[in-house]
Amino acid sequence: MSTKMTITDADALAYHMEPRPGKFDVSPSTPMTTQRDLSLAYSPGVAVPCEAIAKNPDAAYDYTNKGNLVAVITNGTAVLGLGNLGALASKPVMEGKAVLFKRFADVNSIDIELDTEDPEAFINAVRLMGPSFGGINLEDIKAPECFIIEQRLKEEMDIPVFHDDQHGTAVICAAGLINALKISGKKIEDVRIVLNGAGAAGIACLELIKSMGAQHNNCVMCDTKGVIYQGRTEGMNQWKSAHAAVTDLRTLEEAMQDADIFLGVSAKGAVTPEMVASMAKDPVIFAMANPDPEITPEEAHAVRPDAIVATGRSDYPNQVNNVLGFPYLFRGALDIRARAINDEMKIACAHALADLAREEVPDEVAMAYGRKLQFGRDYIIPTPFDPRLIYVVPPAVAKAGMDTGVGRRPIVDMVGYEESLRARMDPTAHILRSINARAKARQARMIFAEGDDIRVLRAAVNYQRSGLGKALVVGRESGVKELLGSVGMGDAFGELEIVNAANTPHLDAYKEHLYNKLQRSGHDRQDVNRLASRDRHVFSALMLAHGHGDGLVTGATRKSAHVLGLLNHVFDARAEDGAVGVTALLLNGRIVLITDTLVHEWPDQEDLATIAERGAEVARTLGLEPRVAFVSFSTFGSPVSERAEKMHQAPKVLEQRGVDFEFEGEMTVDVALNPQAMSHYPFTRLSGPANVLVVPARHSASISVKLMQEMAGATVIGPILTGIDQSIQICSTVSTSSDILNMAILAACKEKK
Ligand SMILES: NC(=O)C1=CN([C@@H]2O[C@H](COP(=O)(O)OP(=O)(O)OC[C@H]3O[C@@H](n4cnc5c(N)ncnc54)[C@H](OP(=O)(O)O)[C@@H]3O)[C@@H](O)[C@H]2O)C=CC1
Ligand SMILES: CC(=O)C(=O)O
Ligand SMILES: [Mg+2]
Repeated sequence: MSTKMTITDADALAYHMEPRPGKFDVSPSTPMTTQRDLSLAYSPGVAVPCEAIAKNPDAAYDYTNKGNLVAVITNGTAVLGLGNLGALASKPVMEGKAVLFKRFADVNSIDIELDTEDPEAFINAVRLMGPSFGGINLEDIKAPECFIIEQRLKEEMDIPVFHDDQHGTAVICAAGLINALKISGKKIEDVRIVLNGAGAAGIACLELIKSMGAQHNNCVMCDTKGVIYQGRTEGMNQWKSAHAAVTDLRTLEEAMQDADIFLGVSAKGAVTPEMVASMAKDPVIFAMANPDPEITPEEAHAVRPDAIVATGRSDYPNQVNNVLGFPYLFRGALDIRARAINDEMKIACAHALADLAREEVPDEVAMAYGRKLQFGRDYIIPTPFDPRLIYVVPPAVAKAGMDTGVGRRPIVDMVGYEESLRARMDPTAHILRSINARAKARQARMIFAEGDDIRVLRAAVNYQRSGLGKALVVGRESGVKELLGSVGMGDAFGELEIVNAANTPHLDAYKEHLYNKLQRSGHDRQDVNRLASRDRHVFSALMLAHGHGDGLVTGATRKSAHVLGLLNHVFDARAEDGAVGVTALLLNGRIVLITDTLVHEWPDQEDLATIAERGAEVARTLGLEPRVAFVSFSTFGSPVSERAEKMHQAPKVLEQRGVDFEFEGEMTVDVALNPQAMSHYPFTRLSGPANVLVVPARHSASISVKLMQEMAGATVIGPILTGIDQSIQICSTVSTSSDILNMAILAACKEKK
């Protein structure tokens, strides 16, 4: 069972402030380095596509980013369930939606906050910016203005205009409802539905559900004034009137009696346990208000264990949230260059989501959520991180769009389209998630050796708050408290377990252990006592050796070679013990491992073969099928060089060992990584670009990694210490707190022998 994730206000603010304020950057997709690039991208070259588009507007989809660019536009009048916060204060939500577009469906997106509550001014602004975008996602605009705005923009624009809070929410709610009804064994035509919140989301949800078969006479809609009944005059508008019920019911409380379904798109706490208690058997409760639901699942289940409960939040089962819809609806719509997102596309999306939830869930997804995901009361809708969404939902949307004639460019090869969607998403994100999932499943007690460093403390706090396991911080209580307090994280102090020589009951055992290990290598009792009680690396290693933690992370404050030397007082993690360092470089959706980055200074050919084996193991741990290249400055013996000889010989050693992965060498890095360069050597045994590079020495490893990090901005994970039994990871002195957290996650992933 996983630990529930916690986030504090300080966590949320820090997330939005670091590494740079906000949540995304804009980066170019073409080279802009030479005079020629400048001439092509800008004057004079840019004139050519301009004229082409002037002649044929559809050419904008070929020569500009229009076809994959969606604007998230708001005026901030209904920001989540927080109310009218205004344009500026809504920006974090809109930036967030833009990031979700990119992360989940590779749709480029930009947020636009318009400072007006006048629908005409809003419509005009959006209409005028139409040429820039392939689609418009309207967000968090309050009802009833949102209905007028969307309707007019749909009429006046030739690209999809989609109010996410209306239709995104309705689609996901419908998908969840299809499955909830299957579980409760009820039919949509028969059920009594109460919907609370007669705004953007509420009106759209009820319309879609009625179009799916719900009976008008079985549906009661409520707002802040209670039931919307025929003849009511207060707080009404034409959209509410369309759903006014012929009924004597006047309050939500009355309406909830014997209702089968409650749909909440209103506000925090709008529903009481008593209301839930009065519902029919197997009630369905979708409390979708954000960030806080109408009633929490705990409260609902306390009075009705038979309830099927969903919320809009990611920290409870059954997240009915439009994040499952808008990325994929737009992906499908953009891919057929749609003029609109119509009802058929929305319904296709709802069915694709509902169907997916009834399929078997891949282990990696279940692991990421730390619980069994199997169609049932606690799993009626796919989870947002389900990697199948990207290739299941957009094809369904695109097909419905093509069938109804809204696409400018139909997809001819649907199988090829699905394959392109599978390949489209950044595999590195997937890899990071799966490591995370494995770590979460282990719930390892992680020893953070350097409690006097704020990066380490942040990583330790995040480790614990992310539900990965327990963080054990080695340090002085007063120092840790002061450091956390100095960065506004004082509340985290009580959450961490601080361990040191003064408060452990095991110090004597640690000293004895160390004395036995070191007595024949020039250390007397006094040396040993000092090392055990004063050196935090040694102390932490002793904790690990005694099973007082499951993994150890250190190295953020001292050079890794020095730290490794200290750890070797307790463990045997030297080159001759088989230890190897492997560093993962992540860049532009690609992952390449470089090794040995930590232990062997000048490996010989036998060592290199061992290093390759360790590199291949790490690749498999990360979910990659290893393709190992021994890299040098020569390729297959040319130019002949004494220095490259060991790289030439190492593959032969590996061949004799009979390993079960692809390897080749020696070769230059371009031949290893670039299929075109590799094609000049058709005899190569690599079936594709290498993903593990074995380098000749530690200096070349260090240079390669740091060059990639500094020049290209690659994400670096490692060096991952492997080849030893213990779960130890050594960070670097320039590690950020998220690097340290990644190392802790890697340490946590290691299986216990
Ligand atoms: N899970 C999800 O994916 C989504 C959830 N939502 C959530 O739905 C809620 C509404 O959003 P949206 O439709 O965009 O906002 P709107 O401002 O358009 O509509 C809000 C509606 O809720 C009603 N309302 C507010 N408070 C209460 C209450 N205590 N009891 C009864 N009715 C109430 C308002 O009543 P009145 O008309 O009388 O003012 C209004 O009809 C928000 O909490 C939002 O976070 C929205 C979109 C997606
Ligand atoms: C999820 C969403 O769009 C909302 O709560 O407004
Ligand atoms: Mg919204």
